Amino acid sequence: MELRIQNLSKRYPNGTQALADVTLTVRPGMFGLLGPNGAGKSTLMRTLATLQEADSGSATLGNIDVLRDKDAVRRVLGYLPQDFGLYPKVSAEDLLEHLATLKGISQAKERKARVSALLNQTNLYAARKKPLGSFSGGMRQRFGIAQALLGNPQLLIVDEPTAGLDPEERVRFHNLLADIGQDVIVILSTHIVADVHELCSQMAVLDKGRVLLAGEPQEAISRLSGRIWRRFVEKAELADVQAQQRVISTRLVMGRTRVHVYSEGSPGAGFEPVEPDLEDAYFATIKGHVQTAPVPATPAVA
Ligand SMILES: Nc1ncnc2c1ncn2[C@@H]1O[C@H](COP(=O)(O)OP(=O)(O)OP(=O)(O)O)[C@@H](O)[C@H]1O
Repeated sequence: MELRIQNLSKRYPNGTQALADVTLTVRPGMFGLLGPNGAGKSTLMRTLATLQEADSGSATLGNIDVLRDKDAVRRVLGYLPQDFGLYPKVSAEDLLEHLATLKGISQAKERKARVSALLNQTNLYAARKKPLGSFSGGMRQRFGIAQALLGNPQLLIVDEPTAGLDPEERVRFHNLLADIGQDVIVILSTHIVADVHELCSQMAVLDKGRVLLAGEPQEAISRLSGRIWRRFVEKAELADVQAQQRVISTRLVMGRTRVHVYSEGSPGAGFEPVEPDLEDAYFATIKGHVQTAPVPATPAVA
């Protein structure tokens, strides 16, 4: 099953163009949707999750028309929204049981087995009787995945799930996502490049509603080979370097300012070549230093 998004556009009533002609093909596996705040990621996720309307364009999941046949989408969808609310006094087990009933798992025995399996999978079994209000950020997000997996989804959408998690919880959350079946399409929306680097075999970069890059992370990195240069600069020099070079990122490393520059040849004295990574690819794309046409849409087959 493939998710095909074609020419999807959305403008909010206040004039913000949140999605502008978005075309993407998403295959089973982990797909990273990267973009800065306001890029349109949540708008795209909410549209695919049938929670809001697009103005134009189309999206199909296998042979389901995502924009029109919302009930069919909901039967195969798991969704962890950005602002995932919980009932603080209810236990994890009770809420999952309740949600399982709503999902139509009406046999008590089957429901119990499913809930237990999910609590185990998300490492929450020991905490199953505790009120959700007492959960840490990481436990909440893992619970969010448990509820999203209840109906055995074919399409799992997780919107900025690792924001605010501590490093250990992030790793645990990543491992959980990485274990989800190979046949499921998992879309991970995030502004954290490392999330995509660690998990995703496919990705897209979205900015101001437009797809700037789509494909395999490794391809995006390889395209920059030989073109990323590094130099440590004094604070006083930074403005000059920024004026003269195509700076893609500046970062403090142990108190010194490290600059990464995009250049087809050596940018000059003091610069040394570095192996590009996904962060370079992301920032070079966002800053417009590399023009990489999005993967062309495959014509839809009727
Ligand atoms: N209901 C709304 N009405 C008007 N503008 C909106 C609405 N929702 C989002 N926007 C605007 O649309 C743009 C895209 O927002 P969206 O939330 O989809 O981006 P995002 O990439 O998810 O960003 P974030 O990481 O901040 O959630 C932003 O400029 C945002 O301010």
